Amino acid sequence: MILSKIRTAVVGLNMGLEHAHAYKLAERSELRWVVDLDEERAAKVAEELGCSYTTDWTSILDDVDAVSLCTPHHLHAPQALQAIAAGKHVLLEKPLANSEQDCMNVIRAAEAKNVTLMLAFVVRFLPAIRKLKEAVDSGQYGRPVSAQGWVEAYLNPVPGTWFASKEKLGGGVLFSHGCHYIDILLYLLGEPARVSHFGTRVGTEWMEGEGTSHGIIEFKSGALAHLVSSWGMKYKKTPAKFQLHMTEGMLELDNSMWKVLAVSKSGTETLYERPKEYPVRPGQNVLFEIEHFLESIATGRRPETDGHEILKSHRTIWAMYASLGVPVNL
Ligand SMILES: NC(=O)C1=CN([C@@H]2O[C@H](COP(=O)(O)OP(=O)(O)OC[C@H]3O[C@@H](n4cnc5c(N)ncnc54)[C@H](OP(=O)(O)O)[C@@H]3O)[C@@H](O)[C@H]2O)C=CC1
Ligand SMILES: O=C1CO[C@H](CO)[C@@H](O)[C@@H]1O
Repeated sequence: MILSKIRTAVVGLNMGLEHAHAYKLAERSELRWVVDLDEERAAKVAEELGCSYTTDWTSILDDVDAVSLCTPHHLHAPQALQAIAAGKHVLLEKPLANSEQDCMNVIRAAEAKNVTLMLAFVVRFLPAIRKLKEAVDSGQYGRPVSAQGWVEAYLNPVPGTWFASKEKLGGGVLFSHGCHYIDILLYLLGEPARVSHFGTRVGTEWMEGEGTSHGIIEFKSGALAHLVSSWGMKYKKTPAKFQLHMTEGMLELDNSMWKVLAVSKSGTETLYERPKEYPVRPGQNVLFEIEHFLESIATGRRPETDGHEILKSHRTIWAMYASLGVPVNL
C-alpha cells in the first residue's frame, strides 16, 4: 500500500526524542503523537515538535499508521505484539526481545499481519558504515583478516533501574550497546562460525549484567574480530572506533562515526567525511534509519534490519554469553 504521508508516533522519549525529531524532518512522515509516562516531558516535546501527546500509548493506535517503540528492553516484545495486533508498522529500538522465543513471536506476528517490522540499528544506516561496506565488497583492499571494534563509554550508575537488572536489560553491555557492532561485523564480514566471550562487573557493580565485555568472533571466511564494549571506561578516549585489517589495506572508522580512512600501498585516503548538508542536529543520526523504515512501509519492501536479520546478531551474542570464554560452534 502506498501512503502519501505516514502518520507516526513515538513511545518513550529519551532515545525516542531522536526518533521524534527525525520523523519531523522526514518528508514521508506526519508526526502525530509523542508518548511518555512522564506527562510533563511528553507535553514539552509535543509543544516543540507541534504534535499531540499522551501517557497512554495504546489510546493512539487508531490515529497512526506506524509507531517507534523506544522503551525499556523487557517491554519490547509485549508492546510490539500489541502494536502489530492493531495492524501498525513497528520500528522497534534494539533489541528485538530478550529471548529467542519472544523474538520469534514478534517476527511471526508481523508476518501474519503483513506489517513492516524493523529494528532500529542506527549505526548500520550511517553513511560511513555504508562506505565501509562498499570498500570491503569492492575487493580493492583484498580479503578481511582482522577487525577490532571499541564501544567504550562511561554510564553514570543507575542502580535499581531496568538498566541495572540483567533480566530486564536482557544481559549486559554487549547485548545493550556492543550489539550495534556485532551487527556491523556480521554485515561486513558475513556468517560467523565460532565465538568466545568474557565479561566483568568490575567497576560497574551497580548493574547485574557485565559492564565490560571482550568478545571474539571467527567468521566462516577465517577472518577474526575482537570487540570491546564497556560502560565502565571513565578515562578512555579512543582515536578510532573500528579498524579492519585486510590483505591489501586497512579501513578505519573514527570515533565520531562520520569519517572513514583507507590505508593501502597507495597511501592514506579519506573515503568518507561528514558533508556540510548533514549538520549535527537532533534526529540527524537516526534520520537515515527512519527514512529506510518509511520507505519500506511505502514500498512494501523488506527492511534491511528486519527481525530475521537482527535475530542472527542476537543469536551471536547469546552464543557469546553461553561460551564463557570457551569457543562454541554456531
Ligand atoms: N541506538 C541508540 O543509540 C540508543 C538506543 N537506545 C534504546 O532505546 C530504548 C530506550 O532506552 P532509553 O531511552 O535509554 O531508556 P530510558 O529508560 O531512559 O527511557 C525510556 C522512556 O520510555 C518511557 N516509558 C517506559 N514505559 C513506557 C510506556 N509503557 N509508555 C510510554 N513511555 C514509557 C520511560 O518513562 P519513565 O522514565 O517515566 O519510566 C522513559 O521516558 C532501548 O531499547 C535502548 O536500547 C537507547 C539509547 C541509545
Ligand atoms: O548505542 C547506545 C548508546 O548507549 C546506550 C546506553 O546509554 C545504549 O543503550 C545504546 O544502544
